[in-house]
Amino acid sequence: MTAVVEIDGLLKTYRRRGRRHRALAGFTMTVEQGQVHGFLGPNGSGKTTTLRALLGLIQADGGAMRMFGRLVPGALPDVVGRVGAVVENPRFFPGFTGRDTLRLLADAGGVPPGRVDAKLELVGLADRARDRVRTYSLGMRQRLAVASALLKDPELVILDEPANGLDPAGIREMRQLMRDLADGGTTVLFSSHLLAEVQQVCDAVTIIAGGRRVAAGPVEDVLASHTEDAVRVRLAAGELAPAAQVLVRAGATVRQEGGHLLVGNVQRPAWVTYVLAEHGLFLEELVPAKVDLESVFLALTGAGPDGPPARAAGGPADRRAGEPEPGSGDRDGDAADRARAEVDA
Ligand SMILES: Nc1ncnc2c1ncn2[C@@H]1O[C@H](COP(=O)(O)OP(=O)(O)OP(=O)(O)O)[C@@H](O)[C@H]1O
Repeated sequence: MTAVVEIDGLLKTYRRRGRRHRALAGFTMTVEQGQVHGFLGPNGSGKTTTLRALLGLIQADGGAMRMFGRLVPGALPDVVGRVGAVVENPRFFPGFTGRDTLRLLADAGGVPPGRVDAKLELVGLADRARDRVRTYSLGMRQRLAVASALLKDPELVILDEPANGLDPAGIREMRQLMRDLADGGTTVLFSSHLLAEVQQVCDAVTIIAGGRRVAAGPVEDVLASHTEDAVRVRLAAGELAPAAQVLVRAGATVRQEGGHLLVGNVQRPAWVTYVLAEHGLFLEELVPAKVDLESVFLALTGAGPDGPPARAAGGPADRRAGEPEPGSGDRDGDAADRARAEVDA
């Protein structure tokens, strides 16, 4: 396979009101040709910073980036014609129609005008093409931006949160569009926090947290490497919240799903029984959980897509004396250590 995007050890520190904030701490990512590649991470983890650096919109402090094998940003003028991107918030003339907007961009980019209607059709805007952009919803502007990125039939499409502002039907269409592009040979790299969508559409993912890569690979591999880790636990309704607290304090990751808990970072299911029983909580059912990307994401980043970190401070110091390490008696390190160790931070 040929790598279309290679990022190695990317560093970026912002200065905010006289203070330094490290956004990327040696981030690494490889996107293979023809993939739909999902770039996942909680808010503020460094996704947009990475994409902006890749496209030369900001300057990184260190590391190396290549597109189509060429070092960027130096070689950007040579490769930019092969890349379509929507990274900044799309801004259009509100008084222009969607079609006029694309015609103008096509003209400026030396693209045959005949392509405009095909792209509008592709993103599902054909029947609004004659309406002014000021009448478009956020989702429609998003689609217009994607259409503009596709005008030059790029080999690589980079989209920052393309599902933003789209309704569920729009998200499905965007997913199908990305799939169709990849099936036609275009490489698609997109960032998202809509994990279920990512899982359905991606060939491969890179997960970022705190400016570092915490997992990467084909979706099945990333899921498989965590499959043994999670169990689904059912308790009496009134005991779910205390049980979640106890398990989080002991180093597990916990998410409540209806009447049960999805407990991650568990190598031995017996550990869950032990920890709960120690606190006078007795489970009614414990089954291995079918792990989805969302639980992997939660375990690796400590954050749900829409919520605060689910893991408590949770290090060994927070554990009661005599309590085993999460998952087994012979594990070293807490959940965060484990997440770090098993990948490549
Ligand atoms: N121009 C800037 N000046 C200062 N800090 C910034 C700037 N841009 C981003 N940051 C900070 O850098 C970190 C990474 O931000 P970035 O936008 O790359 O994250 P993200 O993963 O894209 O987040 P989101 O999913 O919320 O868009 C955050 O802590 C953010 O506050």
